[in-house]
Amino acid sequence: MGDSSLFATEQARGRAVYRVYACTILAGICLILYYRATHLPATWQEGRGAWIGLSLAEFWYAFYWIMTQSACWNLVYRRTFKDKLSQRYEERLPNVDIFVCTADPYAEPPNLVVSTVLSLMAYNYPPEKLSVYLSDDGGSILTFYAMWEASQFAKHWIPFCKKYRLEPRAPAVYFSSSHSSSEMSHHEEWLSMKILYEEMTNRVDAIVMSGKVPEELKANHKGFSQWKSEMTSKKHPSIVQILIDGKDPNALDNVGNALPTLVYMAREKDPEYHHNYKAGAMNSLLRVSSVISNSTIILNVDCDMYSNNSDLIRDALCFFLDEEKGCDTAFVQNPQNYNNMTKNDTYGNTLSVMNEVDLCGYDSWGGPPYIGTGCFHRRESLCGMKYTKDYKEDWNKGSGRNPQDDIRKLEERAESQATCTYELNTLWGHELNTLVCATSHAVMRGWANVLEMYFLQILLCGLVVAINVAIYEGLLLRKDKGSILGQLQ
Ligand SMILES: O=c1ccn([C@@H]2O[C@H](COP(=O)(O)OP(=O)(O)O[C@H]3O[C@H](CO)[C@@H](O)[C@H](O)[C@H]3O)[C@@H](O)[C@H]2O)c(=O)[nH]1
Ligand SMILES: [Mn+2]
Repeated sequence: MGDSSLFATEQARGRAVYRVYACTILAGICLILYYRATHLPATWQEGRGAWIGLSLAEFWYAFYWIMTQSACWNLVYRRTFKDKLSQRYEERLPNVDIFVCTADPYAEPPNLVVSTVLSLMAYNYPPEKLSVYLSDDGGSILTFYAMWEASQFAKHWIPFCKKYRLEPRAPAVYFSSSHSSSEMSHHEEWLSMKILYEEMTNRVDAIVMSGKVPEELKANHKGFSQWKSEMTSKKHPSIVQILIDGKDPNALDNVGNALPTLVYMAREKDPEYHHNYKAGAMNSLLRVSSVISNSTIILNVDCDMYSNNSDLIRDALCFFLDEEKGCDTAFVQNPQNYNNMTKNDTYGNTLSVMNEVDLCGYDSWGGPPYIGTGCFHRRESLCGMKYTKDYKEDWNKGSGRNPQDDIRKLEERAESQATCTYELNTLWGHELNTLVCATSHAVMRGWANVLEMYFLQILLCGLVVAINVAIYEGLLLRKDKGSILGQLQ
């Protein structure tokens, strides 16, 4: 990689040691399979079925093991050069849209969503180039209220984060892990920020508990009037509300800096039309954002994930904007980490193998798989654009809208993109944004759907049982009580 590159690829150390180790396992597997093949009991001998069963199981393991070696053979790590990015592109950094999805104000409490959204709004990135969209599949006025609170608190939180270079910038996580002492230079400021944050979360919690936004609060934003009494989470029209318009010269934080755009969206729901879970929400977000900001880069974050690195966008841009390799990059996937795990992680829930081995291993074969949350995409790659070697992205493309445009008209135009019939008889979900097929996800699904979604798993489980029948026979129907090998020989 030449000096001009915005990122470097480094191969993991200790590869030779791993390969020697893998070869010893391969030799072991070959010997076992050889032994199985050459010692097969004759047709009249007892235990032939069990022998074949065990051989099949071992063969299956060997196949699985060999396939998984592709992920371990050559791990690569990527290092980005953000200083070079700044030197070359600081003045013409591309616009970035961030999509956050939430589905249910009780399963995913609005305060959690607020903290996630604030961690994204506080990215170390020019605010006028950043737009955060929240998709609320619950269509809940409680979540909208929480977003309105977030838009107010952001005016204090963002400058505070930037001034003291806080990490992480999700207030819930920051305040639960950071403790101030009176020796701290900004102790007073820290304390008043904490109080401001706690007051907000208490208000949000109280209103979520009561299930109703008081009338006097509704006067704070025109958006509250969108909710009518007959609306439910499963049946309501589309709602798009721009809570902060980054193009508005008066949308400033409390030290006078611009704020990122913040948009609330609840796509139309009707039980007659399938909503396709998160994938459906992402498709609507793609269209709604194209009317409002139309940024070239899109980051998707689930509402229960916060960002722990305020430079993340710059890291991702080092891949997209790289002069030599940038045009080959359609998406940049970040790993996911989890809090609150059990001490010994008995069930492997931290996904450390996936994060530390698999993703880096697949990367050496041309790129990691798309795993959902924490992924940056080029908008073009989701909109059906076909890859060509000499494609040049227009990084400064935007929605082309005017700051003077009537906001309500703009919102209405965006709402028309989020109807539940929009995708019928179109290429959405096929040529456009194949996410619909790939990541349909379930939160509130009926039993019929469960069967439909798990059909493949059920089929595979059935096959595994069928393959293992010989083993069960060997184990359960043996006439003696000795060890299985003793009997077979
Ligand atoms: O009808 C729905 C259902 C879900 N969601 C949202 O989709 C996201 C993911 O749903 P969740 O149930 O939290 O999925 P997880 O199993 O926690 O996450 C896995 O599945 C996600 C969806 O494929 C990926 O983004 C993640 O990376 C992966 O860890 C959440 O933000 C939900 O709010 C919607 O917006 N609408
Ligand atoms: Mn989740």
